[in-house]
Amino acid sequence: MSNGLNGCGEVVDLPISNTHHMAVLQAQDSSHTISLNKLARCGDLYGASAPMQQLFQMIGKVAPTSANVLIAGESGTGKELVAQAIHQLSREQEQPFVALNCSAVSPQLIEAELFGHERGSFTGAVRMQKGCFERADGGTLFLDEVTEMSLDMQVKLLRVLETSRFCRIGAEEETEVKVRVIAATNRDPVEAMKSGILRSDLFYRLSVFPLDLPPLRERGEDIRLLAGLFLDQLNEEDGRNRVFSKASWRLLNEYNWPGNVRELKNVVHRAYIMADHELDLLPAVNPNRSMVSEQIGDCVTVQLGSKLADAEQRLIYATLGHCGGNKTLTAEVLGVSLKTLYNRLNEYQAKLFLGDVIPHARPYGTQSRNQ
Ligand SMILES: Nc1ncnc2c1ncn2[C@@H]1O[C@H](COP(=O)(O)OP(=O)(O)OP(=O)(O)O)[C@@H](O)[C@H]1O
Repeated sequence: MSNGLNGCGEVVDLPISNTHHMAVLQAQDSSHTISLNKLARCGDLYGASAPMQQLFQMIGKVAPTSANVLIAGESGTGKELVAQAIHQLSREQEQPFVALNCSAVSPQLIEAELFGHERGSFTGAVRMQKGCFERADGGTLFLDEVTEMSLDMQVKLLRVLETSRFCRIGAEEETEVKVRVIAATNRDPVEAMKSGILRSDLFYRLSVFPLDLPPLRERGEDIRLLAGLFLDQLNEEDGRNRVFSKASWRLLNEYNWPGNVRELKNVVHRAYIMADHELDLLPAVNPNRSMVSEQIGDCVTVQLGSKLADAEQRLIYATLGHCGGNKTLTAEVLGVSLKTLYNRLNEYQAKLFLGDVIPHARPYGTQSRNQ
């Protein structure tokens, strides 16, 4: 599957001892032995499942071109890693890779972030500042959450994509750059376009080469392989030999992973910190079980004494699972806007990073996933 460009999609040696890794995986459950020989790598992305192999091939094809790429996928599925892999495999790999999360910058500041400003162009502009386009000149600009940009800014972005020229705020002369733009969104881009959040001209300009990242729950054996990989990386750092408990091994494939690979990585890390030898993932997924209700069939019951925010999070995760991960449908069922749903999911992920309590959710209720 090599494409001659550092072999994206090739089966590679992990940055860990394979023998050690196999030992860890085999120790879990002899009926669930996974051969790491199947694990492929593309940049810093790992995967063995069919959709990931396909994705690696697509990355290998588009990387050496100058095409703009639009990456769509749920939060935590690895969109930034895909953008980095494309850059690393491009002819411009020695040039800068600059990333900007468009939802993290206020609408007032995003223009200055993108295009820079001249000295004295607004209060506080004490010196000239280059923007992301200039800093990425010759290389790649990764625009994460591009659909969160205002429609006015989308017009300005489109113009740069078409002319390669822009004006720093307060400048009289235009600046010319050669930048490849890779954009990403947590939303379904076609839905975003239909609902007027994403301008159609920008959509068509960006999606010369669209890439869809599958949610982790649709990647079958990748869940255990990635969990094993993350555990091995932690063991390697500490010189330890911790393993998953049998219940954890099962949970890996039963849980729905709404926060995708990011959540898996955090959960393994959290369980690793708590473990003496065997990792117990259940409390790591659900660190405060006493505050958490049971989910039975299609019902979510909430224990009296729960915080309203915890109950809301639980209902959102359960509905998301019930809707098969379809966020538009989930928002409809819950009677909230898609934006509100995304805001909540982003908040939960931020909490996850800060180590806050995550109410246990098995969004698929009684459904369990088979490999
Ligand atoms: N296939 C993979 N192999 C190894 N690590 C992965 C993989 N996919 C994601 N990760 C890890 O998961 C975390 C989230 O990845 P990343 O930031 O690329 O996701 P994202 O889709 O851009 O998220 P967001 O939409 O929230 O910005 C990172 O720590 C990344 O290293």
